[in-house]
Amino acid sequence: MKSFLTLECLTKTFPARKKEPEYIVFEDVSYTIDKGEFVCIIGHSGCGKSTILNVLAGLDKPSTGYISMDGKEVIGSSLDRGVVFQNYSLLPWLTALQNVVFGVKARFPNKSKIEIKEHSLKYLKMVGLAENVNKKPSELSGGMRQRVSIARAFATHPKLLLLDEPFGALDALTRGNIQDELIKIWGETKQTVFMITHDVDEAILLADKIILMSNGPKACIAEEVIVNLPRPRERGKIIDEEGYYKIRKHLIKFLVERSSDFKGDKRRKTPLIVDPTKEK
Ligand SMILES: Nc1ncnc2c1ncn2[C@@H]1O[C@H](COP(=O)(O)OP(=O)(O)OP(=O)(O)O)[C@@H](O)[C@H]1O
Repeated sequence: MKSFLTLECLTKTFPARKKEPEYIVFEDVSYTIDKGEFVCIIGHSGCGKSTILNVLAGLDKPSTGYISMDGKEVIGSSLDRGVVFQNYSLLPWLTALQNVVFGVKARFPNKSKIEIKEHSLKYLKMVGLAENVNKKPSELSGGMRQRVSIARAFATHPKLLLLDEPFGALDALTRGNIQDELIKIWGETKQTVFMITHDVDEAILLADKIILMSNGPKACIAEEVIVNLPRPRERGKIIDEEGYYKIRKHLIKFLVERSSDFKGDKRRKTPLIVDPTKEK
């Protein structure tokens, strides 16, 4: 079976500036994602996670290499690929509902006004904002604004959803609640998700696979960690799973001890696939 999303030999180099030499962020990265998979990417600050995500979104171009989605080359941005950034990116003069409607209208130009409104409300309800749909972003809390961004992204049914640390700026309680909502909404829509996070617990809770990026420059995807824990997952219960701690330990050991090991001839062109739950 052909993969849904294919990254083939991707390299990204930022050109030299004044006294600084050119910077090769990542080099010769190949990876594939299947339809409906939830993939998280983890790696140290500056290793190139956002650069990869921007390339997948079509907001930036790879220097060399090729990306295809659903059999077509990814070039430029498209409504097939929805992006949620950490800083919400809502239109401040529109209400929560109007912000979602704006995206839905662009995506489904043939839907009637009423259909667009109902569709948008459905997603705002899913993220627990039924009571706040007529408020503008300035009247919403940070967590609520991020919920609107997530509702808008899911409501437009992109084939691929790209999340760049969407909960990074939120307090732990709000973050936990939105993670629960994200699990619920993803469980219903089964969209393909590629998400950056710094939080190993968040990655284990959400992902089918966690990709571990080595330190830059010339970073690579060193490992693909399979999260072989049953779904549906709940924050309070997942910590009772025996495998949870094996995965957690593996991720932390990678970040603390091994992430800089993949230089020169030790770099990996394709990642090693690891299932820590099977380790003794
Ligand atoms: N436009 C640019 N011009 C030059 N260098 C850049 C540019 N954008 C990013 N970089 C460099 O590329 C590297 C990777 O940046 P990127 O933002 O992708 O890292 P990251 O893994 O997402 O980091 P963080 O976890 O801190 O967000 C960094 O060294 C950064 O300085």
